[in-house]
Amino acid sequence: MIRLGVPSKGRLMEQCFDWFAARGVTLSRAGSDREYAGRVDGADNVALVLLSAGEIPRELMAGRIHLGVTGTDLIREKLAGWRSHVEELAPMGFGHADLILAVPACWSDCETLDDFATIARDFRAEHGFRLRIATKYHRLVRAWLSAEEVADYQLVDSQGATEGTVANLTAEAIADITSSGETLRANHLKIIGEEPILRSQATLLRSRAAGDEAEVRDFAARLGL
Ligand SMILES: Nc1ncnc2c1ncn2[C@@H]1O[C@H](COP(=O)(O)OP(=O)(O)OP(=O)(O)O)[C@@H](O)[C@H]1O
Ligand SMILES: O=P(O)(O)OC[C@H]1O[C@H](OP(=O)(O)OP(=O)(O)O)[C@H](O)[C@@H]1O
Repeated sequence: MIRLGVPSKGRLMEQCFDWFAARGVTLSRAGSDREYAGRVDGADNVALVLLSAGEIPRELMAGRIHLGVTGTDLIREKLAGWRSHVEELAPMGFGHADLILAVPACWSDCETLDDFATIARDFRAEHGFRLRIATKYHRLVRAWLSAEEVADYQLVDSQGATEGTVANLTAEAIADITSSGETLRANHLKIIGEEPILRSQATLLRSRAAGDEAEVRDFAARLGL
């Protein structure tokens, strides 16, 4: 049996169900909206596992699911050396979001990453501690800032409502996902730099640890991949 893990709620779940339906496989919840059991119609050898989007990378890595749908941001953040654990079978065309670095909109001398590096250096000299960036994307933000040679900062963990940390005085900057930009605007923040840290979208992934590769590839072929 192929175990297929998909997000258990919200926009990602609904768009994921639509994506499979368009390819002849109907996914649904087995019972009520609150029950996390799933049904698959149109493929006899596939079992549906409803999971938190954030847990799907770990389940793929452990081989407890053969296939999984989650954002590329979560795969790259949660799995060190992600390519050795999973294979990207298809970008799915929804769940688009950019991981970005943002600072208070009123920082008029901060538009580029070079500006940010200068401000971070001055901040440390002036305050005696490093400028704080609130994020849940520790691995991706560290790697990006290190490649850009920005060193005078510290990461502050924030697992939600990250854009609020600046007003709450627990951080000077944030790194988080944005799509419409409304949350940033509402919290008086602006994006630094031309390019995001990462462009993410929902992706169908194959676990390298789960085995049954021929069976999984047959199913992928039936989906037109
Ligand atoms: N505003 C958004 N627009 C589009 N995609 C988004 C948006 N916010 C988050 N996402 C994407 O949705 C996926 C799941 O996000 P998140 O980690 O916030 O999970 P969640 O919905 O809080 O669920 P859970 O807490 O169960 O893991 C991520 O890949 C993320 O990139
Ligand atoms: O650019 P926008 O369209 O405004 O979307 C961005 C927001 O969406 C996500 O939050 P979510 O609603 O998943 O809640 P969270 O705070 O738990 O991450 C993300 O963390 C941003 O806060």
